[in-house]
Amino acid sequence: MSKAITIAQAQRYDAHTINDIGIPSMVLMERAALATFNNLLNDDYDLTRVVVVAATGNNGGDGIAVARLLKIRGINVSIYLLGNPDKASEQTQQQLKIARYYQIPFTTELNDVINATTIIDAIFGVGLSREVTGDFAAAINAINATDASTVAIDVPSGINADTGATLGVAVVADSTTTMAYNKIGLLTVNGKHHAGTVHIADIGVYAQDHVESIK
Ligand SMILES: NC(=O)C1=CN([C@@H]2O[C@H](COP(=O)(O)OP(=O)(O)OC[C@H]3O[C@@H](n4cnc5c(N)ncnc54)[C@H](O)[C@@H]3O)[C@@H](O)[C@H]2O)[C@H](O)CC1
Ligand SMILES: [K+]
Repeated sequence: MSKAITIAQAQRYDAHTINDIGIPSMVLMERAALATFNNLLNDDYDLTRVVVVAATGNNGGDGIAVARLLKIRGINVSIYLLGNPDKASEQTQQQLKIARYYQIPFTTELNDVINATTIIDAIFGVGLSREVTGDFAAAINAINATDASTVAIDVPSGINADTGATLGVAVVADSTTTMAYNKIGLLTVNGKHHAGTVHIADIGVYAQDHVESIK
C-alpha cells in the first residue's frame, strides 16, 4: 500500500519544494499537467470532444495546462471556466495567457460539458474549503449526469481529501490523477467511489526531499 497524505501535508510539501528547495510552482504545475495528460492518452479515453471544467485556483491551472497539451496534439478541446478569471491565482492567470495564445475556445454553455466525450475535472483539489454551491454545484451535477468519461485532477471536486466526505455535491470520476502521494480521503468508501482508478503522479514533491525507494 503506497503512502497516503493529508491536505496539510500536501500543502506543506508543495510549499517546501517551492520555497525551500526552489522548484517553481509552474514547474510542479507543468509536471502535474503532463502526468494527467499521459494518463488520459494511456487510459484510452474517447478524446473526440474534450471539455476541461476549471475554476480559478491552481487545480484549475493544472486543467488549463492539460487543455493546452491536448490542443497542441490537435485534439478538439474547450475550457468551461467557473469563477472570476480576474481573481485567478498567479499560476492560473499564466495558464490562461498561454491558453489564449493557443486560441483554445472557452465555452459558457453547460451543454458543451454535457455533450463532451471526455471531461477533465479541474474545479477543486486540496483547496476545497466549504460546501459546493451555485454554478460550481450546477457544473458538477452536469458532469455527473453525462455518460462522458470523467478524469479528475488531484481530487474529485467536492470531495474533502482528508475525510473523503462529499461537501454538498462531488464529481464521480472514472479516474483521478493525484499529485505526489495518494490522499487519505480517497481511501475511504465514499472517496474511492468518487475517485475511480487512482493514478499517483511523481511531480518532484517528496516527503523527505527524495523519492522513497520503491519497496
Ligand atoms: N501548490 C503547488 O505548487 C501545486 C498545486 N497543484 C494543484 O493545486 C491544487 C491546490 O490549489 P489551490 O489553489 O490551493 O486550491 P484549489 O484549486 O484546490 O481550490 C480552488 C479555490 O477555490 C476556492 N474554494 C474552495 N472551496 C470552494 C467552494 N466550495 N466554492 C467555491 N470556491 C471554493 C478557494 O479559494 C480555493 O483556493 C492542488 O489540488 C493541485 O491540483 C499542482 O498540481 C502541483 C503544484
Ligand atoms: K479536481
